[in-house]
Amino acid sequence: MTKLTSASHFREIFQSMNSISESYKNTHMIPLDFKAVLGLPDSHTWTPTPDYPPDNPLTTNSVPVIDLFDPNAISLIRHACERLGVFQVINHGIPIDLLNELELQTRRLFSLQAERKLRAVRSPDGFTGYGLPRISTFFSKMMWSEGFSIKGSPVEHARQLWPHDHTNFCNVMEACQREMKGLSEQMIGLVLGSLGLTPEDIKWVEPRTGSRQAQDVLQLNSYPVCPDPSRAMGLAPHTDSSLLTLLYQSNDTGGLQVLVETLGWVPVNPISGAIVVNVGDLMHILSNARFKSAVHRAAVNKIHHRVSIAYFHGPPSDVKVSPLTQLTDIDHPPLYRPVTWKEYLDAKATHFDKALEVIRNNDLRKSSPLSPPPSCIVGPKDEHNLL
Ligand SMILES: O=C(O)CCC(=O)C(=O)O
Ligand SMILES: [Fe+2]
Repeated sequence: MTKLTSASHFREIFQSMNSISESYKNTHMIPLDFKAVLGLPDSHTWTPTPDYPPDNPLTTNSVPVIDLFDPNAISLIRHACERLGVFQVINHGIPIDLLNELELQTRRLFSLQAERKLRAVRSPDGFTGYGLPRISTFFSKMMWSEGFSIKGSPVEHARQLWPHDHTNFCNVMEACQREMKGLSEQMIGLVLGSLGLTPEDIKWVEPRTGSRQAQDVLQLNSYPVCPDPSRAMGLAPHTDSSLLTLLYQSNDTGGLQVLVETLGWVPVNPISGAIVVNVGDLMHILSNARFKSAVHRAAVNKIHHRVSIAYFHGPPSDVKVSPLTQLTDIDHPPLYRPVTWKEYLDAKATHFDKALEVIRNNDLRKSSPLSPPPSCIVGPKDEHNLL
């Protein structure tokens, strides 16, 4: 756990937690009791897409695996961010034993009986705990998955799940938060460093010291075995709103897919010990659209219960993210208006996949949060949000 050194430090962290938590008010709906259903209910049946399953051999190895010890790592990272917005890293320094423990504790949580999981359910206006994927309210069909969100200490919800036995879970999650934070900071340095930026150039968005802390969310995802995977959706297509997302997925079970313009849906195959790095919308803004924020989704399968652990990394609550001045000039004007993470999440809660357009600097369209929402929104648009 972060050592809190003073009351004001604590207040500041608490305030920043509230500020993004407000954007994550969630649905009252609860996940299905997956163990209790035999077939795919109509509520969870999606129209199959022609590109399912994506088994085109040409696309199988499209997402690069980058060894951080490779002397060319920086240029490989830049290329991957420009072309795809996603890559995997190995030799990243997070111990494999910890990743194994993380997967074990995640499986332990999701294999609890439904009634037990519901003890830690996310409250209607809450942000942490057990519940549906955050993007659920944007779609008329339900996804074949469940999640558990952690911001700061997991102890309160863990105690509800395991009144006498939550210490292991909390220790593993907290160790993972520390390691993922370190790796996120390193990756942000490498990703922006690949465009020639120095730590000095980016210290306003990534302060390493002082009381202004980066904001982070740990999201445990579970995709139970599915009776009819081709008509189910694990996690619907979306981009992450973070600067960067780190994702650890089960070794034995693929499911993550990324949309690539020329190729369609491309699998991000699990590799033992590797971590997936996703460029988020805020990084796309910072880079003045040089880097893509990857549209991705998760498929389910008939045989294995898949889990994944996503770590969303964002700037401190008061930081306005805008295209870095080093990347803009008369020929490359800033494409986006400055936004805090909270402001961006609010735009995303209303406009979902059109949120970037809403904050785009565009003389032709005076952007306003009152612009009409996208057609896919089916729920009350002001109550929900997502990462
Ligand atoms: O489970 C996965 O592979 C994807 C998870 C994801 O995209 C998310 O949590 O935002
Ligand atoms: Fe995601």
